[in-house]
Amino acid sequence: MTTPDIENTNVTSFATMPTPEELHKRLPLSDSAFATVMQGRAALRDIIDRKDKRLFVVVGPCSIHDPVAGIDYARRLKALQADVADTMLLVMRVYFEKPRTTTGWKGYINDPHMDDSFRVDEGMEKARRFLLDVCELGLPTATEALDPISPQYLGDLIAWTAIGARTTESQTHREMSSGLSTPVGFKNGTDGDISIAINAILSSAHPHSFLGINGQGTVSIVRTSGNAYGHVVLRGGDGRPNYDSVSIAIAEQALEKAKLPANLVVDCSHANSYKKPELQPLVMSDVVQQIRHGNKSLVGVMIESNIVGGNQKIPADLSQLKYGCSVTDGCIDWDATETMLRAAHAELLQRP
Ligand SMILES: O=C[C@H](O)[C@H](O)COP(=O)(O)O
Ligand SMILES: C=C(OP(=O)(O)O)C(=O)O
Repeated sequence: MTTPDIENTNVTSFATMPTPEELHKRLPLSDSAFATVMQGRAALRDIIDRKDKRLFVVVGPCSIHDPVAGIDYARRLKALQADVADTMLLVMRVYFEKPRTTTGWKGYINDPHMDDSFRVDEGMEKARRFLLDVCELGLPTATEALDPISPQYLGDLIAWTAIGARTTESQTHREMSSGLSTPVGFKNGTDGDISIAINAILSSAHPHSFLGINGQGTVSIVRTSGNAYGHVVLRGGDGRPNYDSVSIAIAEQALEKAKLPANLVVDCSHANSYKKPELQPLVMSDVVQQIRHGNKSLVGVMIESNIVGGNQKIPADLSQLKYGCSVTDGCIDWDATETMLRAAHAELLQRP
């Protein structure tokens, strides 16, 4: 007997996706991309373990919407990488999944054509292509893991993962993080609460069993061993920054109380710069000064940066899109990014 109107009453259709294995076959991990990912992850672990004194810098667009401009950005970052490599590990921010406060464009995977056609199948393939291209340039990548299935498609191309302010408290995201192959940065909540990030680190360090898919796309019980490289990302909240030395000391105390290592990353954007992208260099400079004055817990920073500064609304006529400019949060432009990173490098050469 069929039972119409009892389930999926608000679902309009199901469209089949290629499996992760099929996508991996179409776009296999090359030897050079493999080397970039493995070296990037190892360097990040070494920084977190204090075997490497450098600061890791997750820097790049708020979101990728145009792969041509994205690769143009990646080439610039790659060229800068060699000059600052003594003091900083540059990891490109390659964000494809945007958590929205209410509604809005949810990113390149969800709607790659930016026209509400929602070709997630094409978006996933384009995202994998883009990540491969960046890794083949020799730049490790960082992304926000929002959809718990996406890592099966893309996880082999990622060196660092963020769990966003809106999902750090979510059990699904903590479970997923317990199985991720990268270090994971948990943002404090949008209200500034860091306890949810600390609880996320504790939770994700443990083994979990949960529902997911395997490489063949079969619904599976995923059993994980736990992720030892969870850490807090301070992004400010409730309209207030939390990168100042007092906020850092409070975060360190909270980690100590939870018997967790003191590892902190400062997101220079979002509430830490009052969502004014041009203030990010001030935040970065403050963080670098704290390190120069002996701070030992700051291991990384995040910067939202693009070729052109600011942001733009997605126009109805996509040919009107401004090249290299964010369609989500505002960013600093390339010149400001380069100046800021070179200044931080010069300062960090003097660290104790
Ligand atoms: O960094 C990204 C945004 O701050 C986040 O996705 C929320 O965006 P929204 O408030 O514009 O939806
Ligand atoms: C969504 C983001 O940040 P947050 O989760 O801190 O709002 C982001 O970095 O793109």
